[in-house]
Amino acid sequence: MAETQETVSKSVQELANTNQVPEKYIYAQGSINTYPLLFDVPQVDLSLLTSPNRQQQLNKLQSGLKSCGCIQVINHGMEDSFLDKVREISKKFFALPTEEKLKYARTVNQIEGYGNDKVLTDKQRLDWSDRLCLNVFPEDIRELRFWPQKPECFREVFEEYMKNMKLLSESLLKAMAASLNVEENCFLDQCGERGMTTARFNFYPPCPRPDVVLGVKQHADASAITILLQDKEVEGLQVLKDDQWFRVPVVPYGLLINVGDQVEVMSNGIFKSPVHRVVTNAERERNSLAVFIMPDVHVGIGPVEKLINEERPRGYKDIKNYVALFFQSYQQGKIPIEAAKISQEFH
Ligand SMILES: O=C(O)CCC(=O)C(=O)O
Ligand SMILES: [Fe+2]
Repeated sequence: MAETQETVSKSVQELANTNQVPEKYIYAQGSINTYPLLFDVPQVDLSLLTSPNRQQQLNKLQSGLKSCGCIQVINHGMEDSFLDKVREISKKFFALPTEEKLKYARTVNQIEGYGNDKVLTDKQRLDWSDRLCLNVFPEDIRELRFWPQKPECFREVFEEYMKNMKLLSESLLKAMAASLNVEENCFLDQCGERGMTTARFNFYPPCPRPDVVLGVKQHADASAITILLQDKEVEGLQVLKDDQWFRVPVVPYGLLINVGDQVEVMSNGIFKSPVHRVVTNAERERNSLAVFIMPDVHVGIGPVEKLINEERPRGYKDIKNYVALFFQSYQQGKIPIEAAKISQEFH
């Protein structure tokens, strides 16, 4: 895909220190509701998936993913102290001097590495966040020059976490299929042997104008699923349901699972990829770590045959390289998933 040449901005963290908000970060005119109602995201206890209570958990998972496209999972097998370590490497990385972080800076027109929004047009509104994006699986795509060497334990802790993410994503994709009574591997197989897993550390410095600036603009994820480790204390994530924004609660040692656009396609629209955004706050910084489970771009995806019937006709095309389609639509200001639908009337 041909890309417009971008310009590189300085870090939002540096901007936050000046207490100024440049025009290009002003998204709205005093209209962002930073504290709407809380959304009661269903909690699924993963340890019960191998117990006689399995069906009850699968039902919860199914209804959560149908109604709002997200669930919180608890008892996922990772210790609380380990998740604290993961949060710690993220905090410590962003707390390093700019000069040190810039050793891992992404290059122009690439996503991987340390940086923030690509600036492609003058009109673009920018997100109030800095990020570190790393490609993790398959292992041979790793670009270790982007993997921080400080804090010292960064790579070790991150690698361990990502191994867990791989296993967790496999069991989640299986549970999602099982909850719909279709062959357990039908989503997992569509991700392919060389499905790609990427991680994005998000850092949101305090922002002097939460009423007009967003941490991340509204979007749906291009992934199959996204596994999000939220900040333990600071809220900020909101989901759109029935045209209304809701706060996503913090579950300190839970993980938020989001349906991405590609599982929406695979499930023939039974599971919904939720539109979400992140708001800022004036007092506290916020950290999160999003892990995107992406199907292999060389393998096509499409709705599972068994989920197509008279009542629910095929709503989506078969697609190869959804991510390319996603960015193309996104840059044209369109809603990417619409490009995957067969008819615009399909819901
Ligand atoms: O920071 C968050 O809670 C969510 C971030 C997000 O939506 C993303 O990275 O895609
Ligand atoms: Fe997202």
